[in-house]
Amino acid sequence: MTEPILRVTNLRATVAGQQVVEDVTFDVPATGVTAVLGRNGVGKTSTLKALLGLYARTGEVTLAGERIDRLSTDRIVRRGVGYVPEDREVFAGLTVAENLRLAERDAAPRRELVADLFPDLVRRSAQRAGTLSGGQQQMVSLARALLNDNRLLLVDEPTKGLAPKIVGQVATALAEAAATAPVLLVEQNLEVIERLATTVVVIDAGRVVHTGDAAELLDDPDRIQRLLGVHTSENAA
Ligand SMILES: Nc1ncnc2c1ncn2[C@@H]1O[C@H](COP(=O)(O)OP(=O)(O)OP(=O)(O)O)[C@@H](O)[C@H]1O
Repeated sequence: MTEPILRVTNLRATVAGQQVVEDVTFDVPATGVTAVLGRNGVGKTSTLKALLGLYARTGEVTLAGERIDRLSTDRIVRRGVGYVPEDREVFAGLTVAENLRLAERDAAPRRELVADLFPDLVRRSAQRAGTLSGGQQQMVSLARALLNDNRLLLVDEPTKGLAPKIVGQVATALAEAAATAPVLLVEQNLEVIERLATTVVVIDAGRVVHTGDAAELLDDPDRIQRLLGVHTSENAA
């Protein structure tokens, strides 16, 4: 088995004086999508931010075998960790083209790849990002990360608040993103997880309470109910 791209061991992080990541240990395989699941407020977003060094943290984190837990955020990003934050966070007053240009980190940004993946954004390059739909803004956010050659992509709740049809489009874009780099995806939508994820990590109260094969978890409604508090029949709509 190949070495995991990311290895997280006993990660703890404090946010506003509160311990929100208590003890998080998991691996992200070198290919595919690893989904982070859990009820609201259990520390999924904080885990991603702690990995990026945006929150004070302790524990051991290795990226392709090298320690990154003592590095500053800019160094972690320059080692090839892309981040697509929750709530999209586009520059609303700037055009699509300007949003993309500002995200170019590498000497040779992958403009052609991004143009191929997101033809709609090419058509809308002169449109102000704040006037795009939620789904289109999510595409801008993903496109910004994909312009650079990532060793790992961290993507936080990309389908949150989107209409079902748009969720499908975002999932397609994510599948294409996952073909370029392994993805660590925080996601609540079980259909998206079923479509994309190979591995799952379930967090509860700042701790990992389950890791394993995504299909295996999705085949076990009782366990989903116990871990996530959701009935799969309700999610199958
Ligand atoms: N800046 C902050 N100040 C105070 N508390 C915070 C801050 N950021 C997060 N928290 C708290 O830390 C806990 C974990 O939040 P986090 O956003 O990581 O959870 P989450 O699992 O991503 O939740 P959700 O699924 O609702 O986005 C929550 O109780 C939250 O209220």
